[in-house]
Amino acid sequence: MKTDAPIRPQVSLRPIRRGVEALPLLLALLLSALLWAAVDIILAHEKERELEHGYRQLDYLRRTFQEHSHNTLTTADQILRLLKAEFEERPGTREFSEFRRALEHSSIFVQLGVIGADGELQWSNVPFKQVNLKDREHFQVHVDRDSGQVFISKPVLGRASGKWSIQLSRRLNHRDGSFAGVAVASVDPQYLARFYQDVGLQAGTVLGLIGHDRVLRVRVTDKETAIGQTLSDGAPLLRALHQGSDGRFRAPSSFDGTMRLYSYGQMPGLALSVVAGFDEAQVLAPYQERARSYRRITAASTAALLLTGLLLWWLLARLRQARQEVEAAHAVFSASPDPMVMLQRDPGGHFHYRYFNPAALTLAGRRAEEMQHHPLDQVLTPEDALRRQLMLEQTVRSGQVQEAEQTTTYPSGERTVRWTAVPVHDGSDHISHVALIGHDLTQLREEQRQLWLSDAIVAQTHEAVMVTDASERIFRVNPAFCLMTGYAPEEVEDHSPGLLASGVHDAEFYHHMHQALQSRGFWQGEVWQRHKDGHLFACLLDISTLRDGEGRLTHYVHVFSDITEQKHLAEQMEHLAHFDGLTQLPNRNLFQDRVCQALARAERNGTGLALMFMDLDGFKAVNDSAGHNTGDRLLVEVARRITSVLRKVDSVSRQGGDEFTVLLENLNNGQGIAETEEAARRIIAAINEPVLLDSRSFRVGASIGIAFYPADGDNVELLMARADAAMYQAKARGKNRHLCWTPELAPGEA
Ligand SMILES: Nc1nc2c(ncn2[C@@H]2O[C@H](COP(=O)(O)OP(=O)(O)OP(=O)(O)O)[C@@H](O)[C@H]2O)c(=O)[nH]1
Repeated sequence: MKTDAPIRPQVSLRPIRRGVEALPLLLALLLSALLWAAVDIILAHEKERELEHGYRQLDYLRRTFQEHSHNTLTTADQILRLLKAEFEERPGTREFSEFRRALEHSSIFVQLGVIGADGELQWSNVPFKQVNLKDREHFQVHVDRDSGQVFISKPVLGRASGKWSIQLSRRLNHRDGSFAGVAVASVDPQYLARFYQDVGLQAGTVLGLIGHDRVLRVRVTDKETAIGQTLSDGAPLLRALHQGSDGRFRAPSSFDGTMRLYSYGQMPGLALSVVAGFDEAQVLAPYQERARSYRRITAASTAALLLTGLLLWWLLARLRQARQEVEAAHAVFSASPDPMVMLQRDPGGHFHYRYFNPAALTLAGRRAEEMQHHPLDQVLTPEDALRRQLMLEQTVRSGQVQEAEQTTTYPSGERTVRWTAVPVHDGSDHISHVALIGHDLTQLREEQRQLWLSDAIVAQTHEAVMVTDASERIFRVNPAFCLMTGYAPEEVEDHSPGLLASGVHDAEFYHHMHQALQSRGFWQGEVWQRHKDGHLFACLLDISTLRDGEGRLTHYVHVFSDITEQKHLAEQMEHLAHFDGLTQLPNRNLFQDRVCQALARAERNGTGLALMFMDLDGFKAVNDSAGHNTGDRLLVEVARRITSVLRKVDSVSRQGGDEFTVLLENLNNGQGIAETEEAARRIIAAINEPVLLDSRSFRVGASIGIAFYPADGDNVELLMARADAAMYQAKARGKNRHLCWTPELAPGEA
């Protein structure tokens, strides 16, 4: 069945391109990388902000410390200036009691004193022992010249006070400007630090006051206060001071190795700089905390993204695999020679064609648009649609696979199809579709019908049928075979046909039979077979070979009929045609054949032969007196007697009625006549003997005419005619005698 439009698959699938499934993962990786980059940028910015914030606080602290230190030191210097003024305005004064009183409760000053030009401590606000300070730097710097500047010394351990102090000193002059000594104020460096220690510095914070001589006047941390430490040449602070009077830098501490942020600045008017430092780790601690949070969140987001990517990858891979499986199933669906249909069930319980393969369209003889979404009764006849509906309903009701063979009328004709209905669930218990898979049995059923017919014919036929396989083992026989051979099917199955061999035919016979089968594919002939009970019977046997589609010989089919009866009948007919039914002697025809053959032989061999024509004398009287049957019996006896007195090689025949003929062969030319006449006499004598029939004696005679070859003729007609003529002459001459033909008898031939 051809459809008008080309048949297209009812489901079309767009293939998923290879590698697409990796895209979500790649996207997730890219997003993760971008996220991390963004977080890094944000964190870097936050770090900058945090550092800037730290530096600002540091600047503030440094300026505060600087201000405090500067105030302290300038206060001390002012006291020194006052003392210097007092000393120089009132030379010789050795008591500065107002200074002593003023400084009585000062926590800044360790000591205020005046050192004479000889270096001896002349006055101090605190009790002191006589001590010479000539060697001290804060004394020495003023001896040679008056700089007019206050000198701030490195921290020294006071010889008088026994305390660490920084010496601020100014030169004292006589009125003439010559060196008169040095006013010195010892400031407690702890004073500079104490306030910050009392307030409490943040861990890791450092404050320092450093002279241009690289010596730290004081260094305060949250834990301790150090005095008099000297910075090494390569110290970062020195490098920074070298570059500018104030600024910021970041470096590991020369003392404890801690990485710090530093702010430094020059103390105005003093050869001192102030530095403040924060432990970078402390400054960045909030940032680090936030950074950890950000990174934790980013890591979690990355993990979520990657997991999502992996999940999508897995899902897409599964989808591709499922797609491939669907495509494979679809290829099978499309290429299947069996019709496949998916019917959708509507809420009303009616079924509509949803999907179908080309084979289904071919079967229905419809175009796709004539089936798609159409109900059953628009595609099938009402009766067929109803039967199909019932089958589908049964499938839905039972939830089980149903099978049914249905003969349906399609536009192309009736088709017998075995349908398998499979319920299809919609993901729940509800059966939304039913798949129908068909197998067209029309041809099979027709073949089965033909086979059944063939079987019936074979079973009914009167001819025996025997089928053997290629190895000539019997596997099928019909009832006629059993009847003909006496064997039951199970007695011959798996046996060789040789069990029917009669032994009549030699190996050559069977060899020719096989040759004919191999070359022509069939053989026909008469065969003698052996019945199960042992008797032989003749068959007309037809053997045909069967071959499969590839030409391989698969079977031999033997069909044979029992022709024993026919053979006997033919033999009888043959006999009747050539022999006399009463006496069983050859009849006229056979005798004439034999004479012809004998003439040919005689001619070849140069021998002679004699032909006798004999008619009984007085036979009619037997018939008349004793009846025809008795006459028959007498004729039989006469025939026996004639035969008995002749040689085996001589031929005797009955021509009909009471006429007989005799053929004598191989006669010597010299003695042929005598031999023949002697034979004629023996015949007559034998016939003359009385015949006892039913207790009655009968006597008949015989008149015999003889013709010789080659003397009297060279053909059967002539010889017969002349022998007959001689026989008539013998009758005429008194009967019961023989007479040879002579030319004188010729006029009688006419
Ligand atoms: N019983 C019997 N008689 C036959 C048969 N055929 C012919 N006859 C009879 O044989 C007889 C032959 O006749 P004839 O030859 O004239 O009788 P015949 O008595 O021998 O006479 P002649 O030949 O003159 O001696 C006839 O009576 C035929 O009816 C036969 O098959 N059986």
